[in-house]
Amino acid sequence: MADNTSLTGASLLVDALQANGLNNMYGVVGIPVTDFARLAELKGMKFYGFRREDSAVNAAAAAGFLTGKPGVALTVSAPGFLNGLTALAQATKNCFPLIMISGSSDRHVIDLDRGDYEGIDQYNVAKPFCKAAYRVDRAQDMGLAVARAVRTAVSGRPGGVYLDLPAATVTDTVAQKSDANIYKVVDAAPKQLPSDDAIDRAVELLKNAKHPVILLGKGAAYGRGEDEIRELVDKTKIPFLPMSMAKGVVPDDSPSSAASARSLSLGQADVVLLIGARLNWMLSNGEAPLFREDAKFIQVEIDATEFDSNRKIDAPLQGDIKSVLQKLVPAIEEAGIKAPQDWLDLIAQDSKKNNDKFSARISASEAKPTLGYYSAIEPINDLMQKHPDTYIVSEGANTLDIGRNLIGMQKPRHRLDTGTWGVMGVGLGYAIATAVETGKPVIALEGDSAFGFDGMEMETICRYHLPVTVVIVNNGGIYNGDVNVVPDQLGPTVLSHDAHYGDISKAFGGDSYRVNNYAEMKDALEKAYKSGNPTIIDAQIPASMGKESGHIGNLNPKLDLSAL
Ligand SMILES: Cc1ncc(Cc2csc(CCOP(=O)(O)OP(=O)(O)O)c2C)c(N)n1
Ligand SMILES: [Mg+2]
Repeated sequence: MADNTSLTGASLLVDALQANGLNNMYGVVGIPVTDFARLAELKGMKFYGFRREDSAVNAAAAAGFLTGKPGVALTVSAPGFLNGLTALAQATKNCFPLIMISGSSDRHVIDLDRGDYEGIDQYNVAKPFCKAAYRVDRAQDMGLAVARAVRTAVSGRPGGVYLDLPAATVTDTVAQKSDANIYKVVDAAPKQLPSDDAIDRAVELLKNAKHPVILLGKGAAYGRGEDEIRELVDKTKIPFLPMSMAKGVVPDDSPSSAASARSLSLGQADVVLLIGARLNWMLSNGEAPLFREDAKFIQVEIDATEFDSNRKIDAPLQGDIKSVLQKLVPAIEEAGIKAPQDWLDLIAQDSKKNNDKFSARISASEAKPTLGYYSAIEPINDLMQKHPDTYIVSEGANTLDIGRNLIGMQKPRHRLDTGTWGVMGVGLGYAIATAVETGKPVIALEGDSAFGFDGMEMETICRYHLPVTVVIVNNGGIYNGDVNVVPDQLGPTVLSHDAHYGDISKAFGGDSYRVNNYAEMKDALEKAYKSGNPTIIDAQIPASMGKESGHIGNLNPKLDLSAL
């Protein structure tokens, strides 16, 4: 490399990323970042080129969730930056750490609105949608810029950071490398421990609880609290419920799981221990009838402003999950706290009733000559029990909801899905990063509409020959494929039902299967898993299957269209 290149902003940016242990970059190149990406590869980084920026930034977000280090994404300016912005906002909402770097225009061109090629004020546009935005205008500031981006992304409540990289900075130089002051951030995410009083307050509440329950959020998975949480559950037998991306923090087949008795366990709980879970829309904002009006809440949360966001928190425990639990669990054990047996019996009874109903639904679906949601997805559950180190990514509505309940997870951070906002189009980007970061097989369980949001990334999966099996449950529509209100129009939710999505995989050298019943689905999944090849499995189900908005239809504003 020419000596002066090593003194450019571009080269110093790569040095600073590598100094902080960041070696993978997910992006879409073009003016003004193409040579920057080439330089990154020449200096030993791995660059993964995508077909669209939101998928690349989603991939970086997934990398952040899985590794605990910020994922790194790269986009071009203006339209590329804006395409990535949704994923940057989604990562911030999910509390996944990532750094999105976008090429941009020089300030003097933007500030005089002189009309640049792809020119917008990205630095200011990004601010409302991420944890912080920084702009680096001088090569000499590169060490500081990356240090701030790394620390901001992972400290406190993790999130997305935007790093604005003007074209001029890419080629700006320093006299010597030391001028850029490149260093590895010291203790980027410092431990935060709760006070002894806070611990005592929580223990006191649990001591007197008749119906305690533990609610695990994706923060418990990200915070790597599984050892402490498993010990807490094993020692106290307090029933737990995982939110979807917390599945596997404690194995779903644990006898203390109350997931099958969700309404009863939450609706009758008198003390709720929230670990890395926010009382937002996914938990009815903490309100009745999901929870008792008189329930008491203990909340383990790193961001103190989250407490009382929706209802009074009686015992706030501020700190990082692991540090809080390393103080809380021994104190609970010392107090000899155990869940009352009558409460456990009540939950076990309700779980058995619901599990029997669920099993009957699965068996009935498997026995049918055609495929349904249950018979299409149950083979994935079977495979997961045999190979628990496989990763699951999922999106859709009914496909997502049924899959969440049907697929048992044994390990933490092995399931990624649409997250807090329920965003479609995350699946393939998440699957790519999961395969890259872990080297393990990934099953992406997709609704047919969801797949359409980022289906072109199948080319990316094939190009890097990743062990990703995409199962598309095709009911020919958003939620279903046969509802339309005007006879001579297709209807807003209808998509192609007789579709051969598998041909998209074949187009790029991947494998494909089209299955119409349980046996064919089982067989295709086994073959795809064993092959390690990029694969699409088209799982055809009737267009009539699927409820509007899956399990969250209650959020739809209802109009009376019958009179029209
Ligand atoms: C970026 C974005 N745009 C639209 C939507 C709204 C939506 C929620 S779920 C969904 C797809 C449901 O159909 P699918 O076929 O995937 O699954 P199934 O129920 O089994 O038929 C859409 C379009 C969201 N959440 N995000
Ligand atoms: Mg569908």
